[in-house]
Amino acid sequence: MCQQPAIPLINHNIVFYGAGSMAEAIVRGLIARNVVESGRIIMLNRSSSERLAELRSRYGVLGYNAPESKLEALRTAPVIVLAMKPKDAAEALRSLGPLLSPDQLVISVIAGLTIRTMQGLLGNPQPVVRTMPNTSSSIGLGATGIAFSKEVGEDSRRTALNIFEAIGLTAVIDEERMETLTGISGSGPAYIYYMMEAMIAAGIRGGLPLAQSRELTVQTVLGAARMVQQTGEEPAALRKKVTSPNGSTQAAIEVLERGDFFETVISAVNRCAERSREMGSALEQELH
Ligand SMILES: NC(=O)C1=CN([C@@H]2O[C@H](COP(=O)(O)OP(=O)(O)OC[C@H]3O[C@@H](n4cnc5c(N)ncnc54)[C@H](OP(=O)(O)O)[C@@H]3O)[C@@H](O)[C@H]2O)C=CC1
Ligand SMILES: O=C(O)[C@@H]1CCC=N1
Repeated sequence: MCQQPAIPLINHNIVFYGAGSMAEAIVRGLIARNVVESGRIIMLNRSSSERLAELRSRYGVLGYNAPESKLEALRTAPVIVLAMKPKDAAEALRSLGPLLSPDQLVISVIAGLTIRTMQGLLGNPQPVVRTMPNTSSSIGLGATGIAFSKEVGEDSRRTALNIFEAIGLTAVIDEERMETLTGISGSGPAYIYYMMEAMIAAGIRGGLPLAQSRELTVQTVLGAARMVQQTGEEPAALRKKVTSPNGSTQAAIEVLERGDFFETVISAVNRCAERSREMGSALEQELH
């Protein structure tokens, strides 16, 4: 794993095929860190002109949904990032395949979509990269799992790594581990937000003003993550330091234990991985 090395400037066009939350998070991160000039980023979607106008004005990127401009962008871009929902991916990949030349690199952020299915739907052994980023990429604190197809050459490998290293931590992994990684870091921000929602609500119910409850919760989550990162201590050891024998934290942890908190979180991660596999299987069916 590595975190934010020296930033190389990517000096070729990158097309984002799909212009939703995840595409925006990556683009925002890339632009904020000056990795790519905004004029080299082309965002395509299916139909929403308002969304493209918003992205153009927010980031100075190019955005098209007129069929001819989309085809031209897809035919010529050295790098295409697939960022539509899984349900829209099969149709998009089938029509994309015939447009591509063998040296164009296709990077997917789509949950569940395997390298084999991607290449099958494209109809050729295109160099493809399967990734699983998360939305924290938008502030340079993403965590992205990356797996390469065997057709990806050294330069393309470097290009893909440059993109994701610029917006956070990267982990190159065996493709078989991608679903587990999705359960931890791809979907993980949502679990932490859910915990924060509950903490904020508890503060309000206990009489704290919303703003204070929110601020205290945010600082607590931020501080806890930083403590693990900066001290190098294990979360369990740090938890012990907060938990006085028979004190208030112990009383709280006992309530979490009664709710089977630890195993519930593990079950949630496992179900997320399983759901990713289900979505991948549904896409694989499209090959037949
Ligand atoms: N959100 C997250 O936290 C994460 C998401 N992902 C993955 O990212 C992908 C996108 O998710 P997210 O950004 O949340 O989804 P959104 O719904 O926010 O965005 C989907 C985008 O895809 C576009 N689109 C749909 N069909 C086509 C098509 N045929 N051609 C071109 N564009 C198309 C939509 O355009 P229009 O609006 O015009 O229909 C829209 O811009 C998913 O596959 C998800 O698994 C991965 C990691 C984290
Ligand atoms: O919920 C989803 O399917 C996507 C994948 C990871 C995060 N969001």
